[in-house]
Amino acid sequence: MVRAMLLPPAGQAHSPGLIHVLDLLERHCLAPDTSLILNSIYEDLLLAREEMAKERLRYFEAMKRQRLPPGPRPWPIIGNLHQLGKLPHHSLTKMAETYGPIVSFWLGSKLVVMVASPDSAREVLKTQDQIFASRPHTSNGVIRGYNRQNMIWAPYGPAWRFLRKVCQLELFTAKRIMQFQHIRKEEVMNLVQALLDAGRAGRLVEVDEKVTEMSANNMTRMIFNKVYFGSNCPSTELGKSKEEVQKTFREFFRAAGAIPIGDIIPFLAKLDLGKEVAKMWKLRRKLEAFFRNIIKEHRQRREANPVAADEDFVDVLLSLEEDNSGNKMTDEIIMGVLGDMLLAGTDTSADQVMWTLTELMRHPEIRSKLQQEIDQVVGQHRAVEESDLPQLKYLEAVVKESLRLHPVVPLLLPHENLVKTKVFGYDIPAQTRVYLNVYAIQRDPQVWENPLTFKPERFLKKENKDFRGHDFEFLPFGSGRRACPGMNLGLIMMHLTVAQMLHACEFSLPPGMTPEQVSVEETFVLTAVRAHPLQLLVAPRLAH
Ligand code: HEM
Repeated sequence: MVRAMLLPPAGQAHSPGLIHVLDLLERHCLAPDTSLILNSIYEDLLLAREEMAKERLRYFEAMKRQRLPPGPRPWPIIGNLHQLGKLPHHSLTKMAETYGPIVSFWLGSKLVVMVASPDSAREVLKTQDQIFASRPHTSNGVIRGYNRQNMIWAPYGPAWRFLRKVCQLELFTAKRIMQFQHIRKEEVMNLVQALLDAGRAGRLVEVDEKVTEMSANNMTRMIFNKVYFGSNCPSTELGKSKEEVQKTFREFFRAAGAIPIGDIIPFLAKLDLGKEVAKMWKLRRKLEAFFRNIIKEHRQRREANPVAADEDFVDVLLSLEEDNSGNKMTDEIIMGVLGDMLLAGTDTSADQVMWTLTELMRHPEIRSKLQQEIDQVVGQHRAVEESDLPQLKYLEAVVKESLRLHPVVPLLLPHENLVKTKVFGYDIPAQTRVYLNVYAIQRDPQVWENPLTFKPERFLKKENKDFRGHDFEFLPFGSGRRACPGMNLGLIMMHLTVAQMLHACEFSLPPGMTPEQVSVEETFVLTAVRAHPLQLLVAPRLAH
C-alpha cells in the first residue's frame, strides 16, 4: 500500500534507492498492519521523499563545486552502501584497486573518503593529523558515550584531550601496566588450565571462547577488580547472576559495530529500522545500572580506606573527579570510559591472539620453531614470565606478522575532519568520514613481498618495519593523535598469551583436517574476526 502511494505512476522513472528503502520498510515495519502505524509511516515517507530530493540536489551541487577524489557512482538515497557488502574492508580494497589510493564514496548522505596507500595515510595521520583527528557523530557515541563524552567517539577538542592525558599519565603508564602484571599471569595460567581441562580425554576444545573469557577477566580485573568468567568467579554479582552479567557483556561487545541506518540516512532516523537505536538504549540502561553499582562500591571503599594499595582504573578515575585544570570527571564520563576500555581492550587482544593461533595451526613448521624458541629461553620447568618476552624475537616476528596479515581493526575507527582541506589536490569538505584502509595497505604487493603469505621471517630482517605508527606501511594500531592508547598493554597481553599457550599446550587439528583446511574466513563487526571458531585438540606439553 505504502509502495503504491510513494512510487510514481507506472511507466515513469523511479529510483532504485527508493525501492530499497521500501523493501526495508516492508521487512521491518509493516508486519503489524495497523492504520496508525501506516499513517505515521506514510507521513514520514512523504517527508523522506522531499528530503531525498534535497539530498540529491545537495550532492550534485557538491559534486559540481568540489574536486572530490574519484570513486564509484552513488545511487540515490543509499549512495554506495550496497557496495560495501558484509566485509567492507575487502570491498573497499577492491574499490582502491579500481580508483586508486584515495577514493570517495557515499554512505547514504554521508561523504566518505578512504585512503589506502602509505603516502595517503601519512598525509592524513601525520601531515594533517590535527585536521583529521575527530570522529564522526554516531548513535553509538551519543548513546553509549553519553553524548560523545567517551574517548572512542569524542570529537577532537579539549574534553577528548583531557581523557587522552589521563590515559597517558595515569592509566597506561609503564608503572601502571607493571602493577597489573600478576593479574595477567594468573589469568593466562587459568586459561592454560581451562584449555587442558577441556581437552581431557581427547575432547575438541573451542579455543576462541576461552581466550575471549580470559581477555575479559583480565580487563575487568584491571578496570574494576572483578572477574565474571571461568570457574574462579563468584556465581552472583551486584544482585545479578554471573550468567546475566556475561550476557550483558556479550551483547555489549556485539553491539559495538552496529550502525543504525539513521546514522547515514538521517531522515530515516525517526523510523529506527531494525530497532537498532532502541536496542542501544536498552543496552545502555543495563550497562549503566551495572557501572553505577561499581562506582558506588568503589566510592564507599575509598571513603573507608582512601589509600588503596592496588588501585584499579575506577579508583584512578574517581581520584580525578576534581582535577585542577578545570576538567571535571563526572560519573557519565567515567561510565563512557569504562565502556571504552572494556570494549577496546577485550576483543581486540583476544581476536588477534586467535588470528595468531589460526596461522600457527596452518603452519606447523612455524609453530614448532616458535615452541623451540620458547623452550630455549624459558626451559621446560617453569611458566613464561613477562621478563622473558624481550628475548623471544621469533615470537615478536610471529605476532607482527599476525598484525600485518590480519589487522583486527582493518579500517581503523572512522576519522573526521572538522574543517575543509585538500589531500593530494582533492577537496575534502568539512565533516567527511575518513576510513584508513590498513587492511589494503598491509597486503599491498607494492609494499610487501608475497603479501598474502604468513611469513614471520620478514620481520627478522634488520630493516624490518615497525607498527608503532612511524611506518605508514604498517598501522595496526593507527598513528598520530588518535592512535590506540592501549597498544603497549595489548602487545604484552598478546605476546604473553601466545607464548604461554604454546609453551604449555600441544595443539593439534581434529582428525582428518589438514593445516590448509583451517579457516581464515572473516566476519566484520567494526573489528575483523574469524567467522568460524577454532576447535582444537589440546594436550599437556610439559611434565608439570
Ligand atoms: C591487539 C590489541 C589492540 C589493537 C590491534 C588495537 C587497535 C586500535 C586501533 C586501530 C584504534 C583506532 C586508531 C585510529 O582510529 O586511528 C584503537 C583505538 C583505541 N584503542 Fe586500541 N587496540 C588494541 C588494544 C587496546 C587496549 C588493550 C586498550 C585499552 C584497554 C585499547 C584502547 C583503545 C582506545 C580507548 C581507543 C580510542 C582512542 C581515541 O579515539 O582517541 N586498545 N585501537
